[in-house]
Amino acid sequence: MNKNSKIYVAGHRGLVGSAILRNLQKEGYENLVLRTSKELDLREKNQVDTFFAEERPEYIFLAAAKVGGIVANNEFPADFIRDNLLIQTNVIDASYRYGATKLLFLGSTCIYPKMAPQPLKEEYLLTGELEPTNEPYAIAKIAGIKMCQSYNRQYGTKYISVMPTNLYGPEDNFDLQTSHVLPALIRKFHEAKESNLPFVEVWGTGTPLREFLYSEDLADACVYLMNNYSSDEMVNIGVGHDLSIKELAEKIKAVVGYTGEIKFDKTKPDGTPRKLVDVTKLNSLGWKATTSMDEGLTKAYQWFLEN
Ligand SMILES: NC(=O)C1=CN([C@@H]2O[C@H](COP(=O)(O)OP(=O)(O)OC[C@H]3O[C@@H](n4cnc5c(N)ncnc54)[C@H](OP(=O)(O)O)[C@@H]3O)[C@@H](O)[C@H]2O)C=CC1
Ligand SMILES: C[C@H]1O[C@H](OP(=O)(O)OP(=O)(O)OC[C@H]2O[C@@H](n3cnc4c(=O)[nH]c(N)nc43)[C@H](O)[C@@H]2O)[C@@H](O)[C@@H](O)C1=O
Repeated sequence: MNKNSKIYVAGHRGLVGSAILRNLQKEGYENLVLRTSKELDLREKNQVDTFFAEERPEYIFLAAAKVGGIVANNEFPADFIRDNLLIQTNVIDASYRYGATKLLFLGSTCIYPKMAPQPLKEEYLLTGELEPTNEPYAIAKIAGIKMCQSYNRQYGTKYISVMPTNLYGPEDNFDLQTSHVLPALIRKFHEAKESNLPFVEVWGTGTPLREFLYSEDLADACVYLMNNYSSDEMVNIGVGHDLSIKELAEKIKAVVGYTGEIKFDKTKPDGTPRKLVDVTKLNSLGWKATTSMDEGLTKAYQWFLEN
């Protein structure tokens, strides 16, 4: 990308899109195209075509998606598979038809089989059954990866796909019904502290292992790969180590300064037992995460307090 290349960040108000936007602005990219979902509903092909015909973006970061935590995915599977298939199909196809130079597609580590060996290598895709709580979402994401590869093969496009691990940071979703675990726990411990509640309820058994990447590190990796990577093969993005949900809850409890108890609600699903990504490929491409969990959590809690 040149500093004056026309760059469309789809989903620029979300956790990932807003971090990519801040990164591009900080790096001096000045020709950025942005639309909210109200201004441009990416599920609507006609709206997407009109937008691409008018703006003709050269580079596209596809960070617009229907996103949610374990319970939202489990309760609204039709919304997750439909919206994601529509958004990604419309944007990937219009990027080809309106001559975009390059597109970066954001997948997720839930595309890997539930019981795949750990750490998850890119080649484990489609080698086993998926985690049932997010299978429809994962299938939409797998379709996105295959669509990028197929367009590259048949039409000679330059589409790349990245698979980030669980993310957190500014502009995260803190709605307790639909959010991911990390923002949910920040809010739960904060509210329990403010109201002097005796305990905080954490979903599931606390034993699942998860890896967490700060959204600004992810954004840096995405911009780096857009500039330095061109291959059909997807790339995992993570930190290379994980912790249990119980350990995460204890860390967040300490950051917030809550002194009550933690209780586990075992009626809620645990989901995948573990999904630690192998970051060998990413590291060999010359990129490594830099924000530690302690630093990221402190920043995320600060953002929550200010916003
Ligand atoms: N959060 C996570 O832990 C992870 C996320 N990812 C991936 O990163 C990407 C971004 O996720 P994240 O930032 O967390 O999600 P958010 O929910 O924070 O943001 C999603 C963005 O998508 C936009 N959007 C949603 N529906 C539409 C639509 N119909 N038309 C146009 N825009 C729409 C929203 O725009 P608006 O604000 O204008 O409504 C919003 O800004 C997704 O592909 C997700 O799969 C991957 C791994 C982990
Ligand atoms: C990014 C990724 O995100 C999702 O997969 P997930 O990692 O299972 O998501 P999660 O963050 O919601 O939960 C992680 C773990 O944490 C436990 N947990 C405890 N207490 C709360 C809690 O209060 N809220 C939530 N949401 N989870 C909680 C929860 O029970 C689970 O064991 C998919 O949407 C998938 O599609 C996807 O891509």
